[in-house]
Amino acid sequence: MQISSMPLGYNHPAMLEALGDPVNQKIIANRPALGVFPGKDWPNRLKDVLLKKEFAPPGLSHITTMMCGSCSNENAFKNIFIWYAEKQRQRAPFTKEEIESCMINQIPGSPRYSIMSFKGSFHGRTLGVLSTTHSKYIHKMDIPAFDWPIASFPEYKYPLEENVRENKHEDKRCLAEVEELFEKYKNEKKIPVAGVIIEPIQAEGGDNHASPEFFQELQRVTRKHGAALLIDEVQTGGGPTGKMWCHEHFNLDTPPDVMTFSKKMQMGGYYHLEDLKPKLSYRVFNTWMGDPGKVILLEAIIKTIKKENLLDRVTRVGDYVLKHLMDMQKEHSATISAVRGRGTFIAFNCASPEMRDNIIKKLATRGIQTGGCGSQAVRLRPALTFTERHADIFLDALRSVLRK
Ligand SMILES: Cc1ncc(COP(=O)(O)O)c(CNc2csc(C(=O)O)c2)c1O
Repeated sequence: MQISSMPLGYNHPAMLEALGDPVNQKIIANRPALGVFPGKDWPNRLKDVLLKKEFAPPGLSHITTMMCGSCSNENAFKNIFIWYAEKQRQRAPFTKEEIESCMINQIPGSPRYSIMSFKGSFHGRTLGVLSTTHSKYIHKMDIPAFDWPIASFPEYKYPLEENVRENKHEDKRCLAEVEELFEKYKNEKKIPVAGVIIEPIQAEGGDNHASPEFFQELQRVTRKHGAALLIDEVQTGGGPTGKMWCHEHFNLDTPPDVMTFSKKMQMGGYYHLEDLKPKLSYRVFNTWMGDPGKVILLEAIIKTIKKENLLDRVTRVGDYVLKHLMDMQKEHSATISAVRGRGTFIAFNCASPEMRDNIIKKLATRGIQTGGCGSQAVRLRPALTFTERHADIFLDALRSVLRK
């Protein structure tokens, strides 16, 4: 639903009621330049809504608000580069050479640092993050890119329970590649890796999952090499996997250094450790730096998630859909395979890209909106309010399409 950005469906009463409040109307009508004129209430709004303990990603107590997913990742990269440079500088002041060289995009002021990403990832289409996006060539063609390291994301065999050994081996293969790239970019290429960006489930790239163990070990390797771990929850965040944040399923040793969000949150931004906050102001800045009007909508969303127990519903309805899709997979094994998902963040593969496109088209003629991702996956991105009744409508339509 709207590329996974509609948490409560259309015209939810809680959202419309919030917009009807005259106090909120004035907030929406008078959008501030938050970086310089935040208004006295803004810190409390952040504390009461975005940093609320039961909602914020565990262990991340700082936040920088933005506008969309791309600009959140772009600016999170800047936090990471500034953090990394400050570590090298060991609190020394900027040198004259750094100041003069950065003005003409040269080292040492413009350092040759890099961000490691993964094949199949999607982190946005703006210039910096586009060097960490690797899902479709058409996103990248004709645009200059940084020579930054790109590791393999695990490619699992399904069903998972019948391929435990192979998939564990795949985790190890990919983690070994990450280690090699850290060394190569530091010692050979002289473009040290300052950060690693990864989606908890690669969405645009094909709903590619990796094990909690993979993410736990990735965090250890990243820390060992003195880099920051950025988990991109733009598409997985806000509840569709049954937890507010997908990485909560991974029981990481410690919180990620940075976690970006957007879509269902109605605004962009990133939570981060205090260490990742630049020491000087104005280093990560733009006119708006977020939008108090969107926090009004988000507040209504959070209240509704709590009041209607929507995370439990997502888990319950997601399990219901997965069970029925697994049954369908047995009956139509020549057509669909690799049924997978967390909560209602669900996907399955089709035998070919053409078949996938055909199934999406036929579902659409039955009033069912699904999406394609990767080369031959169909993905579901329903609102958090999705119930078994809605699921039955989808499942009946898919059964009739598969029987044709
Ligand atoms: C994991 C992840 N990270 C960052 C982004 C970029 O967010 P926006 O800039 O589009 O708000 C996205 C955006 N998702 C997206 C779906 S279709 C699409 C496109 O540009 O075609 C973009 C994302 O899924």
